[in-house]
Amino acid sequence: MSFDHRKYVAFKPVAKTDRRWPDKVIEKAPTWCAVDLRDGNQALVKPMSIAQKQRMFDLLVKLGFKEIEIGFPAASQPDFDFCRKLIEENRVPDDVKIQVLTQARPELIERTYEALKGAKRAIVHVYNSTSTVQREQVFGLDRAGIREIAVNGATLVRDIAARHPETEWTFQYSPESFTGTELDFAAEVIDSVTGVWRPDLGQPVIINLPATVEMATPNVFADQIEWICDRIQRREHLSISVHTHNDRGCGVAAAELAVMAGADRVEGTLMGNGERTGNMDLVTMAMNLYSQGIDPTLDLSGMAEITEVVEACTEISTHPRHPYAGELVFTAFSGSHQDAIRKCLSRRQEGDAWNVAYLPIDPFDVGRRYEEVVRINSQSGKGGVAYVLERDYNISLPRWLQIEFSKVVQREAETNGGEIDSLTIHRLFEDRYLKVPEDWALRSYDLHRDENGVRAEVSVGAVNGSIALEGYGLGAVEAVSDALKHRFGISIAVEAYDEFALGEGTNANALACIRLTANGQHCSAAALAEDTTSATLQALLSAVAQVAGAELPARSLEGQEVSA
Ligand SMILES: CC(=O)SCCNC(=O)CCNC(=O)[C@H](O)C(C)(C)COP(=O)(O)OP(=O)(O)OC[C@H]1O[C@@H](n2cnc3c(N)ncnc32)[C@H](O)[C@@H]1OP(=O)(O)O
Ligand SMILES: CC(C)C(=O)C(=O)O
Repeated sequence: MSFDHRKYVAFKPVAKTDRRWPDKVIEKAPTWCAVDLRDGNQALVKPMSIAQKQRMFDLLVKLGFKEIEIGFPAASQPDFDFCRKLIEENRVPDDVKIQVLTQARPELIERTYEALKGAKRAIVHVYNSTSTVQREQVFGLDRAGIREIAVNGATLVRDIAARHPETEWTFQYSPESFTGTELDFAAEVIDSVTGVWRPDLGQPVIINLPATVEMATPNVFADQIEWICDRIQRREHLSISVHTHNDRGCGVAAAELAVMAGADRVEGTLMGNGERTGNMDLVTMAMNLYSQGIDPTLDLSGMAEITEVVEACTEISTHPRHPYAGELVFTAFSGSHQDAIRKCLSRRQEGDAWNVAYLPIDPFDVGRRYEEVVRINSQSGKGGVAYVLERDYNISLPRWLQIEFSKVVQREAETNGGEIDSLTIHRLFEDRYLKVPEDWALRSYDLHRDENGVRAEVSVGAVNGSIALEGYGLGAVEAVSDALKHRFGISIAVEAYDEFALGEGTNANALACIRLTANGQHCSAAALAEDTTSATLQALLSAVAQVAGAELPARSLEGQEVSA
């Protein structure tokens, strides 16, 4: 059997009884370091060209990153050249530190410093793997041998830096594959490295703890971070960084819990590009903070530009459901979600704290339009359809008509099988409710009110062939219904009618919607007109036309007054 879980051994949790991190709350953004140009780049089918790297670097600077890992200059000529270009062309802003990675091997460290010559400030990031599997199977070394690689690397990093005091140096060490390393050994190596670098004497030092491979649930990673923070020497003099990967789909969660457990700094990439399933996604983590009212210290308001640049540089498209950035993440198709969104948005007042069901943040903040929030397909309901008509056409429907019209839209969606756009919804509404057969067009009306009610005189029909009708009732609708009964023998019972004044943006000032039975048959219609009475009377006539036919009935010819 090939699909056999017994092949795998469960990760042993950290034996810890003094766990404090679960009660912590993140209250400020960590220091961010973007590693798109190194870890992201080393995972691409086609590594970035210099032009793509420059574009990505410029974006990262624009977003507000102050620490940017720009490559592995000792590994490849393009990485070396890009580092030189940034320095020689003075393209690194004064408040930004470039970071470069190197293995703890003398020739690579030397080449790394060559690449950094003349930099105003830089982070030299040196790593070696400390995990049991790599010790035993890759390096064939015991703990002491692995510690020696780290100490020798750290010593060379320190010594070469001392020869270039014109640069402001920060040293960073990663016990690579930290998650697969025994904690006591990780602490021992870290202490040996900081013993060389002496952050307690003023040297800026970052200790980066990578989940090179995500091996357990995020709480286990948090335990590992808290354990290390509690045990290592010189903790208060150095910055603890984490660098999580997403093998189990929890890269962001692990980094968040790690910050709760004491990490000061987080490395990741925009949209989470990186080895295997990717690096920790900086956009998601920063936006998670933002959604909790915490300043992420990055400006992610131009999400469209971010996705465009990331896609152009990585040649990887953004998943439409990618948190905060995907094309569909602020869109609801399903009816009950649309209904709730519509109600919350309509109740929302300027200055209110964001509290909208189904929308964790205001899409507007990341450059998205409310137009995208509600889109209609066969899963949608009356609320969504009503929202589209209100939003795009200023048409508010009464509840009974929302229910009725949503069935019209649903039928169309089921027939066409996909999304129904706003124009189509409007066309369906026009076709179904607003159509006025020429014979039933209201040309004019006159209402005379006295103590008994209203006498209505209306002129109906084609411009050069209209007829005059007259009727009596308690109100205008009843009076015109009476006229239609009198002239055409149509008995009308109005079940519901609503009229609305329309806002700006339309030619009409009023919308009226009516549902009635004419000669026992149900019908409904709506009308737009300059005033509410015209709209109501036209809606009545249009509804009756649905039962009586587009032409005026034959009895109209009796005693007809024809206007020329
Ligand atoms: C988890 C991470 O993302 S770490 C970063 C990984 N990124 C990359 O590797 C991308 C860039 N790397 C490269 O282009 C190449 O690996 C180079 C140029 C750096 C080195 O190339 P090479 O020396 O030809 O080959 P390679 O990487 O296979 O070298 C492995 C050797 O270095 C040793 N080694 C690997 N990592 C380290 C390290 N961090 N410190 C010291 N030695 C190391 C290995 O034990 C092995 O030794 P061996 O030759 O005695 O068997
Ligand atoms: C070099 C280290 C930080 C790394 O990329 C990893 O372990 O994933």
